[in-house]
Amino acid sequence: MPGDWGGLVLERFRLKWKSYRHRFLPWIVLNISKNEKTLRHVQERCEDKLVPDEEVSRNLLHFFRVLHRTNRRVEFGNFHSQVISDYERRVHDAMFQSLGFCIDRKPSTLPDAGNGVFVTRGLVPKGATVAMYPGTIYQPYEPILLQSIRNPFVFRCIDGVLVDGNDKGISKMVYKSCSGRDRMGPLMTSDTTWLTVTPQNPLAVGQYVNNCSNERPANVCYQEYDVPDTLPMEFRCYLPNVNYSAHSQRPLRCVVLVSLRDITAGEELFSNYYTIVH
Ligand SMILES: C[S@@+](CC[C@H](N)C(=O)[O-])C[C@H]1O[C@@H](n2cnc3c(N)ncnc32)[C@H](O)[C@@H]1O
Repeated sequence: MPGDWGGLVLERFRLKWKSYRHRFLPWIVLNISKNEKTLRHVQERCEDKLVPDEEVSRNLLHFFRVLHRTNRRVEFGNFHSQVISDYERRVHDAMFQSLGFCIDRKPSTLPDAGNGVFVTRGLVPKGATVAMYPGTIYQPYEPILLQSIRNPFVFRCIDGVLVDGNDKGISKMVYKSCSGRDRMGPLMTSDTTWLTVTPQNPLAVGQYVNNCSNERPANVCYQEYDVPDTLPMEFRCYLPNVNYSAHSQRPLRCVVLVSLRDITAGEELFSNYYTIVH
């Protein structure tokens, strides 16, 4: 019957739309028809994780320890005479020493795509934590309307949590204010330096990773990661995320980018801006 047929089509459309886990809303609406082949498909929500959370925790903890030692050396040394590029070099050396690779922002190899993120030194092995997606964390029911207007950096997690990784304008003000609110006396519980050109945690540039295309397949994917209570307080200052709400009962959400294959120096990172959960 025509009525049943229409209902069936509508239901199929509704299910298909529900299964899209768009990472960047404006982008999906404009580009999905051009790039069907580049969608990431997973069978179930839990399959979206490429490496276990415990492994991400281990990698981050190891890296934060090395960063901390480097930062203490800089603090106790003659910091005032240090130029920024010298500090940057030390931080990148720490990254290379502990992870075996360095990443950095540079103009993308894609025409008209702005900046991208590149492996600048070493080799990223498959399954490594390559970058972090910084920004303010909004629960699905929290207001983000004003901050999201013309903002291409609002990332949507698979469970509807949003991360605003814009380092300018109102987004920047909100992040800094939430970070200041949550500090414990002299102890910072989140990092604000990703808002500058020299982040103290050089992994926190994941918001600049561009979308893959038919010619440039994805070599990294996003993975949601809730920070465990066991992360020592002294290392929280390297976390580039903060809750929008002061009363959030959930563990702090972070999003990391994990490599899908070995990636060599000189390559640009590309992710999937959308995932389909079947
Ligand atoms: C999350 S931002 C990524 C960082 C951005 N390239 C920048 O320099 O600000 C998303 C925006 O990057 C651009 N972009 C991402 N992938 C692209 C692609 N494959 N081709 C062209 N532009 C792209 C689009 O303007 C998109 O709205």
